[in-house]
Amino acid sequence: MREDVEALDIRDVTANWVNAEALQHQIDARVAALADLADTPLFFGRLDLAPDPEPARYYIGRRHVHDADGDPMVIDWRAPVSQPFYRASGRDPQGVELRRRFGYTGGELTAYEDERLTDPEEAERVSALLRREIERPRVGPMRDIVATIQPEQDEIVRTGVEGTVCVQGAPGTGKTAVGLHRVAYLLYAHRERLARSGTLVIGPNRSFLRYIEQVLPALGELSVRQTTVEDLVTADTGVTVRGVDDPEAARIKGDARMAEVLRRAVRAGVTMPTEPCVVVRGSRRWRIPAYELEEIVRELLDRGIRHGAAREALPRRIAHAVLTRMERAGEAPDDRVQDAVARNAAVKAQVKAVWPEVDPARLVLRLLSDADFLAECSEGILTDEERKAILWTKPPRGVRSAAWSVADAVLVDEAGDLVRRTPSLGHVVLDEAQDLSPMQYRAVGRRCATGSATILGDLAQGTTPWATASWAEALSHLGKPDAAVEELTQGFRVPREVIAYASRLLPHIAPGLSEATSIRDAAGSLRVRSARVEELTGAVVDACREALEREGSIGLIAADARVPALAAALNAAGLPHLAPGTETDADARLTLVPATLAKGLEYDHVVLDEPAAVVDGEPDERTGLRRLYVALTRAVSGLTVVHAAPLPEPLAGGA
Ligand SMILES: Nc1ncnc2c1ncn2[C@@H]1O[C@H](COP(=O)(O)OP(=O)(O)OP(=O)(O)O)[C@@H](O)[C@H]1O
Repeated sequence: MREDVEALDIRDVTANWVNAEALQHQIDARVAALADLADTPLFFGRLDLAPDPEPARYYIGRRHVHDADGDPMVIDWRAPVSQPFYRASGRDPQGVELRRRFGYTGGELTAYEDERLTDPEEAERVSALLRREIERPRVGPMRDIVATIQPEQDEIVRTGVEGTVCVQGAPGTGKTAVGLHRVAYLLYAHRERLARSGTLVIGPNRSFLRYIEQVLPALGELSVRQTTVEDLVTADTGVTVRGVDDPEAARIKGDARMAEVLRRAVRAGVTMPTEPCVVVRGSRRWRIPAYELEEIVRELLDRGIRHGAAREALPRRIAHAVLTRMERAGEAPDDRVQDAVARNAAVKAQVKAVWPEVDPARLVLRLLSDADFLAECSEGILTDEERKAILWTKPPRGVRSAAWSVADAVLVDEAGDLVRRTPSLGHVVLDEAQDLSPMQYRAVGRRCATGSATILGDLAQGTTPWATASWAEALSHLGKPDAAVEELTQGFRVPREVIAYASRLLPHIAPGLSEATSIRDAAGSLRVRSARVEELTGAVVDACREALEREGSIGLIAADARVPALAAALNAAGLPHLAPGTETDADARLTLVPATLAKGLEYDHVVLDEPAAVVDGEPDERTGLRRLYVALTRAVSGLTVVHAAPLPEPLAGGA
């Protein structure tokens, strides 16, 4: 197939240079999409269908492959024909007689596994190939799971493009994997529509994005933008983030009430006309009295259209009032006259006076530095203390020199949307959604206002002061209150013993949530070691050295404040280590991970340094325990906890 595309001769079919460039671009993209991936075989499954009336056999793979005659040899996993590969079961065979899974080792076919779905003798069991896949040592970035998507995951992946789904899932239940595969599925099922409107994946930070960035390209999808909320709003507002808010200020700035404060601030610029508007045309003067102008302005305000759109409509409305007078005086003005009147200097001056342009960044700057203006806009919404908490103590001189925080950038983004509608994409995937503030949900919601979204998260892993308390609340801020909330509980990452240990924190951090199960056979290894304070760092280095004797990646997770000391100790011990987001490989397998960056990542073996320090690194205990829960649930095969301070209460004893 690739050779066919490469051999295309376009000289005869392109009319001109631009044409040829465009076509060549498409050809190059097609060749890139057809590239062979190292160690990735073309198919991973086979379906033998019962005669209906003829029997049929399909091979299922990552992409469609046809032979020289154009007849399909491998069916894309996303095609409707492939669905039974993921969904059929003994109870509901969906026409499938035999399902075969192929197992590969480094690109080489080494195993296969058959299920006879219509054979009543055959008992349902967990696939050994699935087991092998999830117990495989992890190195390098995240991989796709197309060969082993589970039925409950598949239902989410194949939800229609119109539907917004919210997935609550314990650590390692495959939320990220499901979100990425859903994008791939939607791009397949609605390629043209989504190519026009665009798709976006939002993750918590750049190291996480680097970890997941290979998944979609491996599925042949090269066009999906992946970003963070921070990068999204700074790119769209032009604001550079240089400052950090204290938690209280950030919480208030992220509160949904700020949307109303901003709405008032934008409106505050609109003033009622006090002077008539006098338009001179030829020998005649047309006078629109102030009260009539006021009616026009009020009508525009009441219609609730965006500030910018209303500002564009206002001159035409005034012109219309002038034209009505001309007609009454017996003239017959046409559209051109209306255009000319709308551009008349007197009309322009009126518009400038009553409906001034709003620069979103300047507006927010004023709001956060002018106490009177803030008081006026937040009257009855914020308390005096809240106002004090968000006002800049030293007002910046201008938009460029201001030390904008992330929360500020989100406010500027909201203000921007009040002035001009933010374009909506076709589909947005939001991962680790539990950490967003209401204002951040609104920012994401704007970007899928006419599209749909996949919202993924775990309430127990919420580690921001404004972390969401319920999905219903989050979805209402997103503007998708009717979205279905699904729960995934089957865990694919964390071994049984480790998840049981981490889950002791659940009653303290998210009482209503159910513990993840682990579908792995191996119980995993959990070790808890205590050391004297002066020996802690040495004991941690020893634990890393031991872990390095085993296969796979190693993550040393520690409170952010402990990272420099540990880095120095690892260097002194001659253990090379990476920062999170740098790709691990067979030679560089140890990553030193600050606890605040651990979310969403996974390592074969995790060494956790001083849990009490991880908890103390957060402003309050609940957040601290949640951070600890995240750190405890990163391990694929084993976890070693090393501590000098007493363990946090729920973990103490019995391990
Ligand atoms: N059906 C599956 N087959 C094989 N592996 C799977 C499957 N589902 C998930 N996994 C693997 O399990 C691990 C955890 O998945 P993922 O990171 O998507 O979980 P998560 O729910 O997002 O976790 P967290 O809450 O910690 O971010 C990944 O290595 C993923 O590839």
